[in-house]
Amino acid sequence: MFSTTLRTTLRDLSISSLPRRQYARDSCTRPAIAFCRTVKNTVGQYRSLHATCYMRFRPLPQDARSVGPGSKNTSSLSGLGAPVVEKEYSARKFREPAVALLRKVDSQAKKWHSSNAGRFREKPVDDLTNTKWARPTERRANQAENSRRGRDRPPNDRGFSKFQEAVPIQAPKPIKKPPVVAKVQRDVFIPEVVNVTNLTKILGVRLEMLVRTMHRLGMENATHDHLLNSDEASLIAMELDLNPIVDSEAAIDLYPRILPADMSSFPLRPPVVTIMGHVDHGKTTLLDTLRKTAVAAGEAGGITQHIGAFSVDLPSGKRITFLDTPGHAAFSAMRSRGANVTDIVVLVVAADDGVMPQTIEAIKHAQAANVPIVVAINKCDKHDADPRKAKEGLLQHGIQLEEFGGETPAVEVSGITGLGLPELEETVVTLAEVLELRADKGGAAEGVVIESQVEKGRGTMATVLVKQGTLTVGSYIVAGTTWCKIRSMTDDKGRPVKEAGPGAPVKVIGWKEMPNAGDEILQAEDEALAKTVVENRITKQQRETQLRDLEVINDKRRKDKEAGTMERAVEKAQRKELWMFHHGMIKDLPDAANIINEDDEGDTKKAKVEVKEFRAVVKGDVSGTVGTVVDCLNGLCTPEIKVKVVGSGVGNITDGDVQLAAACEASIIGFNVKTDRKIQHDASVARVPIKSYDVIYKLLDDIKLTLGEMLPPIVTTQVNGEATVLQIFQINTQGRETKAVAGCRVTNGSMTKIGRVRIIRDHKQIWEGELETLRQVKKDIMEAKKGLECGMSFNDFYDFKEGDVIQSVVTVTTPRSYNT
Ligand SMILES: Nc1nc2c(ncn2[C@@H]2O[C@H](COP(=O)(O)OP(=O)(O)OP(=O)(O)O)[C@@H](O)[C@H]2O)c(=O)[nH]1
Repeated sequence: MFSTTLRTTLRDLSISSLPRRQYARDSCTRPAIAFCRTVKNTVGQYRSLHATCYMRFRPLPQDARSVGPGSKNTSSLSGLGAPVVEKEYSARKFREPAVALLRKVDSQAKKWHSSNAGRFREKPVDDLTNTKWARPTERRANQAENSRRGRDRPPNDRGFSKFQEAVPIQAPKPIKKPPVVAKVQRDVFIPEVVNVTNLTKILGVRLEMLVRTMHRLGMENATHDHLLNSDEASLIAMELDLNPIVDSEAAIDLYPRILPADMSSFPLRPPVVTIMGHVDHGKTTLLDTLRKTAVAAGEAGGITQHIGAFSVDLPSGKRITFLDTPGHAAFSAMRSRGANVTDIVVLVVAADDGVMPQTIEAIKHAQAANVPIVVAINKCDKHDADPRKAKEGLLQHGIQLEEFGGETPAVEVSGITGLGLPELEETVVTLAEVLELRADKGGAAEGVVIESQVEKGRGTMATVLVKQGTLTVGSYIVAGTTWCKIRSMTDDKGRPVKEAGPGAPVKVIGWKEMPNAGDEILQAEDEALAKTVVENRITKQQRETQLRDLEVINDKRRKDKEAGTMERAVEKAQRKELWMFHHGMIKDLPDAANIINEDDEGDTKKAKVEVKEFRAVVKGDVSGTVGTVVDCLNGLCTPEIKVKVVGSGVGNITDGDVQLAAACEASIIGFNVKTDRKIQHDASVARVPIKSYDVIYKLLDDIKLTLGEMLPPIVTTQVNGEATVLQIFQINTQGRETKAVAGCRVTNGSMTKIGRVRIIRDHKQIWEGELETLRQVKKDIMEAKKGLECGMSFNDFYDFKEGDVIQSVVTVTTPRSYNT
């Protein structure tokens, strides 16, 4: 099936892993066409690669001879139909893209082979060795013979070989075209010069992928700081199926500096520490006690501000920055936004409680982020404290403590009494020294937004943790899609500061819009640059949103089209059945539903599963918590319930929030925010539930309860009693008519007059309804217990027989609880 040329080419290039097995000729026409198409596409790709390579690599006269006309490579590739230019370039640079291309052919061939192997009859292996490929002369002879017999094939313009034997030609089966879905290619703006790391950000791909692509294109130097010109960057973008647009203006953006591998010449910076652990194990108390030491060490009368991060100065002169957002949600929210700010995790484990589920969760988070852990065995002042048990529990979950020969330090502390806190701080500092956390104090400042909020009278402010460089009042910084000329800065003790170096948390005022927690902060040279960067980012975001919408629209159209085709097929089948019925060809008209095959029925049933939607407007005190609450709510979605956040923001609940929630039939979820009386009144008039929380676990538990209530209850039928019909009696009624009554004995449980009964015959239910009478001898009774003989008659049902089983049933409705 592969042309001899292709086979030769692959052999020349040492690619020998092509599927060698052949298929029976009569069943291979369609797969062969499909495969030819794949090869043709790949050759098309080769052509563009070739053209670009030709432009890119300058012809080298001394190498020209090595890939001259008629050489193995050029003749092989010209066999593929690729235009080989005779004055070629460096053999090495040419050969690598060619090898990569042919590898692609190889892998596609294998893929094609594996997906079709089961569908087509294979020739026995023995036959393969005997299969001969027709030489051109033989092929021409075959064609002549076929044409003489009047079964000539259409001329083969693809240049692929044929089998030696002539075979009867079958009418080609119509090839069903796959639905045409417009492929959306993303535009990317390429600057004149860009380094590898920044190109990953522009193209939105991971570094490994970019490096692989560069190697595939024969670009050997793919180090993170290697500079590429716009041509090279465009070539890479095209290889990644993107649409490169070289536009220096549109490509203007800010990027973090590329740090050298050897940082030893830079000064040490304070470590950034996050406290994690199980609920109630004392994280907040520990942070509060640490913060008090920070205040005590600061100026007299200093007030610790809640700014999301604070520094503790140790007597040794060292400093630690604690992130004041204890908990896994905040940690992973930061990470999911690409801000890996934490250097060390302090894992708090209560000595009286030991390792609990969220302790294990914290361990997993820290390990996933590759952040070292310091264990703080807390509440050691308590009489029932058992630090040893806690440590053994940690060992079971892969935390190798130093005292058991591992590498993780553990300190016994008490958040209440302050016991062991200096040791904990020293341990953190020692670990930081081992980690050699250094930063460059000079150059443009870089950092991350820890949280942001609007403060009355002061406007929008953000807590920023500086990572590199030094932030100064009056400088311009960009975060996400907003910028700021720093009007003023205050440290964690509320003192105004003029500059902040690496590891320092500061509150920055002067933002145009509120930045989001986790946004990267980069300093711009001037206002014009900051504005351009922000404008470019907004345009890029809008374009990406449009593309996403386009994809959704395309997808919907394709699905609608498929659904339309399906409906039309069913209609056609129904019309055909009707016609056959009218012409006496079939006796009964089948049920329309039967025309749909089983698979389709399954789909219909699946589609009928009603998905409920819980909508929410989230308001929080700081952007960090809003982000966390939104992430947590989104994580509650199940196949039956969708949680949709229709709006979110920082600040108290406003009239606008109530209106939005009313319009979307949503609930308002407030976290650490206030709701004034008027808003509460408006919300109750508009029937908008407002739920306020200050603990994330309570919020989640409560929302889970609400979601559980939205689920349809489980309805089950419970059998309370069983009786067997022993004899049928005919009794006279008042109107002198006779009526059949079942004489029964209760064999299980009890039969009640009120409620439903069903009659079972030969293990099948034949009737379900209500009892008309339940009597013992002549007395009406309400209940007949096990062993009792009684007479029963049923509402409008007389077709019972001796031996029938009568069951007394009740329907039990059990409310559902939320379960992921
Ligand atoms: N005896 C004693 N009690 C402590 C200690 N640390 C915390 N507690 C108590 O433990 C309870 C929970 O402490 P928190 O600091 O709120 O615990 P947490 O881990 O922050 O809890 P969440 O914020 O709900 O996750 C409080 O009643 C504290 O007073 C300690 O070292 N010794």
